Amino acid sequence: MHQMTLAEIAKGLEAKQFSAEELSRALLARIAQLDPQLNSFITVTEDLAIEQAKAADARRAAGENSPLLGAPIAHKDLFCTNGVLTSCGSKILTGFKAPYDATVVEKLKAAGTVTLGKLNMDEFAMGSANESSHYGAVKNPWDTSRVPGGSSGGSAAAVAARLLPAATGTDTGGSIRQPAALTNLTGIKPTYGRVSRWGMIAYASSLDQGGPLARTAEDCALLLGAMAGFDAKDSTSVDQPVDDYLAALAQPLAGLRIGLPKEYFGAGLDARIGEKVMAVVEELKKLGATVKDISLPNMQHAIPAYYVIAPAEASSNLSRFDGVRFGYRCENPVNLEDLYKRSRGEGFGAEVKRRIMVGTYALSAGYYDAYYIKAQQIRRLIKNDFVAAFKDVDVILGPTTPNLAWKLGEKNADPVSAYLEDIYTITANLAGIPGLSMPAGFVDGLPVGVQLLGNYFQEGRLLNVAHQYQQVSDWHKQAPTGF
Ligand SMILES: NC(=O)C[C@H](N)C(=O)O
Repeated sequence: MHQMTLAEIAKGLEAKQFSAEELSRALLARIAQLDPQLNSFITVTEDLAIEQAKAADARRAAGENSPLLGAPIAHKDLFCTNGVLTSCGSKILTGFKAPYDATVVEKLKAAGTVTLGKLNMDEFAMGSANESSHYGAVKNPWDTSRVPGGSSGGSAAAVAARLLPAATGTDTGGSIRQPAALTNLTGIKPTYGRVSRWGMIAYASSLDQGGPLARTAEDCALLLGAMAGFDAKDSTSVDQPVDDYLAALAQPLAGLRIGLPKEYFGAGLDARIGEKVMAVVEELKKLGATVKDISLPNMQHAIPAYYVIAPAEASSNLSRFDGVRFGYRCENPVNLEDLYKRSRGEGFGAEVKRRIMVGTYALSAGYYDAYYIKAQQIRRLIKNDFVAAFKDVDVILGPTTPNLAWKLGEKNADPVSAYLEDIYTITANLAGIPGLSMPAGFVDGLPVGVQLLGNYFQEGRLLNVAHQYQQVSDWHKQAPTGF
């Protein structure tokens, strides 16, 4: 049962081959048996899952038949879930049970999904390896001595290991696409504003977007359709109808114009990854696509700009964690200042502190113009590059990551080397455009991801290209040995 995709589960439930309760119990047993090897869950919500599964079965028995009714999923642990621990991978949220559901959680609940639990992640989504979690590192099921990517590393590892068919994630600089690439999954970061951020614990508010990770583009389409939409509670949510992503999947690729940015295939890219990516391009040509070489000249400035803007926003967002209202509080504070200092000092991990300090510095008087304003100007240039490119092409294609999954601990001494892993993904967040990663094969037994970038609100087109590729390839069907 655990090999089934969401689309297959929907058919099985409809045909009464099994019930949602049976399926959830089977997956919960698998999580109990296998997750100790991966550490992908922070909380398993067994009772809630059984209760929701029974309710889904009752709705089906009463004649309801929507595709996600009874579908088991889990949420990255930064989506607030009513009455369930929401940790954001941090000690500072010790014991925090959100008093409400995030909009994404609420929408997926209403669609009838069953929540199996909350998934491990880099602390406050800061990382590309899922090693900064207070709850311990997550391991990659393709090689448990390696990282699964981050920050949605728990989501990626759990779905790749067939502990569940799909999960939610968030992407500020690549946190859906990069772990999807390193674990052989399909994941999509929607256009900024497409998915509500309400109830998502904020990291960098102008960049954060929620989205799905699954094993197929079809399953991503199913989930994204349920997650997306205008939300009056998020002032950056865009009031525009949600496309029918499932209907978009079937469109033939004849006439599709693909842009290959030269900057995505230059220095720093593992040549073996480049070859896999070009093999995908050849397949897409056979399906009728045409290819054009393009340039995104400002990409080289993306990492410095991102690592000013994201920490700047984080330093402001994270000021709310003060030991007073919720989460961790230091013992026996002598006065208010001591309470703040020690609660934050003891509650935040090293990477989070590093970014709060970088962000605070970049925003301080005298430095604001030199760093923050400059970074925002670069952001505009990056956006302009994409706007110009999309005049001539429908999608931009390249590798998702420059390297394969690395060994646990390998990049810990040098944070910048981990930041560089985001080189191909962060431009989409800075510009606000959608991006998708899908499986493109294996090098030395480790998954390779190919990234598709689209113009604003072109999620349907990205899912369409990925789905059509998945009809003529079977990389996405490969499962890691032992899972
Ligand atoms: N949150 C993300 O999208 C991941 C990115 N590597 C970061 O640390 O900011």
